[in-house]
Amino acid sequence: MQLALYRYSLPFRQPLMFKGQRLTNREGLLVSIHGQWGEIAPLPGFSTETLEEAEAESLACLAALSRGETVSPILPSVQFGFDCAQRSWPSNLPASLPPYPLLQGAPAELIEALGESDWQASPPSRLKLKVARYPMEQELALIEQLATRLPATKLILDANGGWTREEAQRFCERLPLAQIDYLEEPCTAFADTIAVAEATGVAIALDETLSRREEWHCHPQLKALVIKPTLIGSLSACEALVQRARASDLRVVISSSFESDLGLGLLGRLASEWAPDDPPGLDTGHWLTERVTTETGEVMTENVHCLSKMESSA
Ligand SMILES: O=C(O)CCC(=O)c1ccccc1C(=O)O
Ligand SMILES: [Mg+2]
Repeated sequence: MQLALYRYSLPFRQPLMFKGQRLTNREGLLVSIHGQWGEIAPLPGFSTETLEEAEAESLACLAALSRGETVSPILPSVQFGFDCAQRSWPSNLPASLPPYPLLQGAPAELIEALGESDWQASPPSRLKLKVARYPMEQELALIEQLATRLPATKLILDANGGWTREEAQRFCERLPLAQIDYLEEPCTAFADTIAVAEATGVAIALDETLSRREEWHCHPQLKALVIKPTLIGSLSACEALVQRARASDLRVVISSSFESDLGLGLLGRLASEWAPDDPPGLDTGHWLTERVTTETGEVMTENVHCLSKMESSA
């Protein structure tokens, strides 16, 4: 039985900013355990561990597996990778719903791109837009354009905790609320996010609050949990969130952290299992210009760098 760890580096179509860090390439690890794969790709700015730390823990876990031991990694990205590579996946999963499109970039450029897109002919049911990045007037103008040109599309907004309570309130007071599906993480503190919801009527979703494992409670305006398995870690912790969402009548949106095509495939399968009725937040693959798998899902080992390969006694 074979155990292996690979490293990849895939160029972004254009450099992307992650919490003030500019990245030109997405770097991560692929783990193979007896022919089944997992991906370990901490995201700078969002993960608390570095790729080097994840690599060291992954190598130690593989060595333990080769001695026939069971492993329980600590780092979230490593937990996700090892859990995927050791999971008994359901065999008859339906295909996941297509992800909703993700818009990222300067408002003026996005307004221009909107004119050239074929969205008016076939509008998506949902569309996500990053906010709290450019001047508020510009972002509100873009939202106004999207809302009038795509009246049948619900907008998902994501502020990544970028506003104070007052800023978020000023922004939300001017939103076309009937067309806003929900706003992810307006403020860093959960109490501020709830206060903004109550003051303005906006529906909200939690994302970083969940991966930081902060306390939260249900509220009539809390509508969805955005679950990023690479950041949350173990699949059982993700499943616990899915259960809590179901018990509280919250939607579940499985979301990526800019994983490779292999990781996005795994996340798509989890989405079809855990959130069969909600389009996932997995529209990040088009930012990468290269792949690690073929169209049929085989890993192209020539596109990745082998760090370790071992036989297991078990
Ligand atoms: O959730 C999605 O639709 C796509 C993924 C996404 O937006 C994202 C990707 C990497 C880091 C943070 C985020 C985010 O939701 O803020
Ligand atoms: Mg988010």
